[in-house]
Amino acid sequence: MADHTNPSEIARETLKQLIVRKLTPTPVNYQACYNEIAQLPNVAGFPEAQLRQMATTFPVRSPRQKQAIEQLEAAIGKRSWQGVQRALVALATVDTVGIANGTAAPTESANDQPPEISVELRVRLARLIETLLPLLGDQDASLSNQACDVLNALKDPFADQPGLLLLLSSFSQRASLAVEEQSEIKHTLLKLLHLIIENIGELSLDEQCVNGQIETLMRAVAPPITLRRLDDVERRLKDVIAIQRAARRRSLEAQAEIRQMLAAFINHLAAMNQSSTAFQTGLEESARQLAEVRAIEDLAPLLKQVIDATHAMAADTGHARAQIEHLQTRVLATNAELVRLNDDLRHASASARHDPLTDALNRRGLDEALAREIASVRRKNVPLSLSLLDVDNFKKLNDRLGHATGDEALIHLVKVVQQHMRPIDTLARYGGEEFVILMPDTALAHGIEAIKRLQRELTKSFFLTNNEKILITFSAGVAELTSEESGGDAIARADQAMYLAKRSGKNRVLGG
Ligand SMILES: Nc1nc2c(ncn2[C@@H]2O[C@H](COP(=O)(O)OP(=O)(O)OP(=O)(O)O)[C@@H](O)[C@H]2O)c(=O)[nH]1
Repeated sequence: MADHTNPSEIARETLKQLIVRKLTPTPVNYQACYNEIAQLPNVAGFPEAQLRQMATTFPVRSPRQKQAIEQLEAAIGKRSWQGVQRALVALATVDTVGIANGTAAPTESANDQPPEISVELRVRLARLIETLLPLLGDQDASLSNQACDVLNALKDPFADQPGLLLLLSSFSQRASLAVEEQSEIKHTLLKLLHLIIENIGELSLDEQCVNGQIETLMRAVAPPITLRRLDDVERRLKDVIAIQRAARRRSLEAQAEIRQMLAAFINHLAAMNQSSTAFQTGLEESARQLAEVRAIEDLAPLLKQVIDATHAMAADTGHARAQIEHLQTRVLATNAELVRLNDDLRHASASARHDPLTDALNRRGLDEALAREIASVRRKNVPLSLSLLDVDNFKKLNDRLGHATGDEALIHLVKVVQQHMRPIDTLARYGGEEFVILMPDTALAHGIEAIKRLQRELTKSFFLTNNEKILITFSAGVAELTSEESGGDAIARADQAMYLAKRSGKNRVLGG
């Protein structure tokens, strides 16, 4: 039996027991065995090495994070579990707390106190969480419960601070997972939207009418998605659905009409067949009777029978011909009706909110967008500038290169403008070679600067046709909407400024 008071005896016995029990000779196992043999309380050792190793794995992205890691290392050095806990809380909340109240992360030297969360910061955090919560979805009940706990703690002036920090840290982790999930949901919804749009195209009865719209829809739902673009997608979808509905109704009506006509035609054919068979049988019978006639007076009734049958046959044929003529007239009328409906559909498609040539908004689209923007900027009390652009010397370009090339030049211009506009700006075709750009949250000087920048971009992006580089320029006027005027009035001022820009040499931008 080992002497439990002699440390070297205990150490030898400890090594023996490690071998007997087939334990790995780690410091922890050795310590546990040693304590058992020495009959000391089996207190787990402070895992200093492991904690130091862990401390090296934290990323250091800011001075505050560095401070928190130093605080952790100091606590490990002092073998203080409480200190380690505080340092970990500081590390987990360093971004929210440190940045929000501008205080440095707590250090061991700051009396081991966690950062003070001011009342104002608590109120702001509570408001932020209340605002964010609906965005995180309502499927995760435990996230909502956690949010309630955090909100209660934030609103409770006597809530214990380290506890609050722990709550905040675990809520922020969970919330970031919920945000990831929401973004995944958004991504999947977009994929579904793509699928639905593709399907509308596949099922389309009138490809010509709908396919153009489908292509633009597909482009509109390509990332990055903004609220503005989703709004645009919604409008376009509504147009496509309206056109689809009309096309389907028209096609069903036409099908019913044609089915009816076919049935009537088959009935007539059957009737004609029947009467001609009866006529033929009658004739054969008359021929047989004729062969048996012996006296001339017997011929008269036979002749009458043949003449009556012939008259009946002729009447039947005449009647059938009249009915077929009537059917033919109806077929032609239905056909004309279909052509008219088709034209109506094309017109409906063209008169939607987008210009079919350039895909910019058309006048109707502009009116709606302008009303929306004006309401929005007045609500937010921010400026709205709008610009009227007119392509320079476009007639010459048309005359020299042809109208089709002129069309291509307009498409090119729109592409360049759309590439360089901010996503919140709106482009509309105002007339032939005139365009309007709406620039929300933009004062006049910035609006003029933005349009000048567009001009420079356009001079860098040549329009290529038949290997010839064509430089397209425009003159523009810019006006900032005043609090009293309507959108139309502001466009008129921009138009006036554009006119002056033309008069003063073209390829210029003037404020109105
Ligand atoms: N290719 C093409 N031409 C168009 C379209 N719409 C309007 N135009 C032409 O644009 C030309 C505009 O001519 P003008 O109003 O004289 O203007 P401009 O030649 O650009 O002269 P300035 O405005 O003074 O620089 C006309 O010839 C129109 O026929 C269109 O959709 N496609």
